[in-house]
Amino acid sequence: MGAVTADEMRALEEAAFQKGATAASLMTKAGRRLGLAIARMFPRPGTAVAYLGKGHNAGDALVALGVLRAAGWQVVARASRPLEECADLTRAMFEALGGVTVLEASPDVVEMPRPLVLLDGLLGIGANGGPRGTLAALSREMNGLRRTAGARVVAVDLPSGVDADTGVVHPDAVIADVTLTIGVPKRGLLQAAAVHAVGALGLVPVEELRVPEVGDLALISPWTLAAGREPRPFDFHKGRAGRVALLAGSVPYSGAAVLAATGALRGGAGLVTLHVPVEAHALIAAKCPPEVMVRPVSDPRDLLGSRFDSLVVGPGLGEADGDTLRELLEGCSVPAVIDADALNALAKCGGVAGLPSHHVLTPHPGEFARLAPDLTGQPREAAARLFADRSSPVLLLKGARTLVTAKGKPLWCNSTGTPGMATGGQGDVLSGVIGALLAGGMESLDAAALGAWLCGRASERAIAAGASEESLSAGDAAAHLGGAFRDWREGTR
Ligand SMILES: NC(=O)C1=CN([C@@H]2O[C@H](COP(=O)(O)OP(=O)(O)OC[C@H]3O[C@@H](n4cnc5c(N)ncnc54)[C@H](OP(=O)(O)O)[C@@H]3O)[C@@H](O)[C@H]2O)[C@@H](O)CC1
Ligand SMILES: [K+]
Repeated sequence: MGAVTADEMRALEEAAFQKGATAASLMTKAGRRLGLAIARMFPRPGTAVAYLGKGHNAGDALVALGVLRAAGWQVVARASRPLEECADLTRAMFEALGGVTVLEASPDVVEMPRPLVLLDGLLGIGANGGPRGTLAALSREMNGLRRTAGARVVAVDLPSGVDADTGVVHPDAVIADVTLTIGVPKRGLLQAAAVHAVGALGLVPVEELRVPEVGDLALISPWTLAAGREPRPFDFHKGRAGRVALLAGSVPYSGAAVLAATGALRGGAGLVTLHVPVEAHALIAAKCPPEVMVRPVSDPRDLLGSRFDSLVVGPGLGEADGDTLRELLEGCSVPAVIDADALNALAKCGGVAGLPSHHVLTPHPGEFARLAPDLTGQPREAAARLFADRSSPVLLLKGARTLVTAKGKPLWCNSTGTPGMATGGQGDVLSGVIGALLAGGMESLDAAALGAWLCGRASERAIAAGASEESLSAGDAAAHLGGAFRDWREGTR
């Protein structure tokens, strides 16, 4: 599934009408699923305030409000104008809901049950520029409650004031924690300029909308990427789950190796062997989970004589010799994840462009700048595409909206994650998870995309389970990978 402009979205809607769908049936389905997604996101019911514009975006928010009320939430509305002036269908949804109070002033949040969730139903794809007049005032009110009263903002379809096509964020745009987009991702939501306003992204499926095949831009979500959905056959065994070999760790960076090995274990590997420098062996072996086999290695090239189904090279490796690593990676007939210090070492001696195409590079922005100094200053998306066009391996460029791409492939944008992931060790876990998916036989691009989604989702789950954005650690996130796999299979995020 690709991403669409607002005009393309309206054409899809029109085509659905031609086939017998009605605006009311689409709105009811979208709004119900929106409400269910919000209820899943917040484990205990609190208060939901729907902020209403005059178009159908507000209608979606009202249907969702009904679902939340049935799930035990206290619900109220805040309207930009008298309901009689709204679109007919939106007014009908309000009347069908019955008995919802429309607040005349900013909600008095002190006595409201928490969590406090604000639904942004001010503007959807019918928006023409940023919010004006009363809508601008309501947008500022939502942003204020988010900043100062712990409210969480869920944008319906798109945050009001974010351009659906370009991602330009207008002054007075709503800043969302989560955007739940209806039917098909809008192109603007995937632009780097919009990431801070869009937040985490979810897709609300609407089967009546005949969605386009993947184009040049796509969202990583259970509805858009087929990989990894099938359950394991009952006669599965650890040989099929696959062997992951890691070359990681050093005396100063022992924890990175342990986290990467943990990621491989929790990512589904059948066997995990961690190869570490001789002098770091005792230290790392003492910290590793008992399921991980820790082996000393004096020359990385020795690994070429071992049997494994995927390789992870780099986390915590410290200063490494790029030429030796290149020999290992060029000679490696199975896919490898190349991360952290391995990327830095390779950047110093010839780069990574010619490495085999089944390998996966996982740089953060600093490592990417060392791999491709000539692309510094380019927008992230353009830099990722240019880099992929001239390199063989798959690229996973980390960031608040992690990007995954390869030569001739679409730019896949991740939909999960939280600002809590801005902490050391998350990348190490990710490299191990991707290694495990590769060892299980997944295609390299799919493994990179799914790995990014799973790690983002595991962090979201750790926060929902009680961590905060400040307290979240990479180890907490790894402990929630199980729930993340379930969400992927069930399509419940
Ligand atoms: N597509 C689909 O398949 C489905 C779509 N669905 C939903 O419908 C949504 C689109 O609904 P929509 O077309 O009614 O537009 P929406 O954005 O709610 O309101 C626009 C109104 O706001 C006004 N206005 C515009 N700009 C403004 C501004 N800057 N500042 C202030 N006011 C402004 C403008 O009025 P005007 O100013 O022109 O008088 C206009 O009338 C879509 O996002 C999704 O949520 C689902 O229900 C089911 C499937
Ligand atoms: K909205």
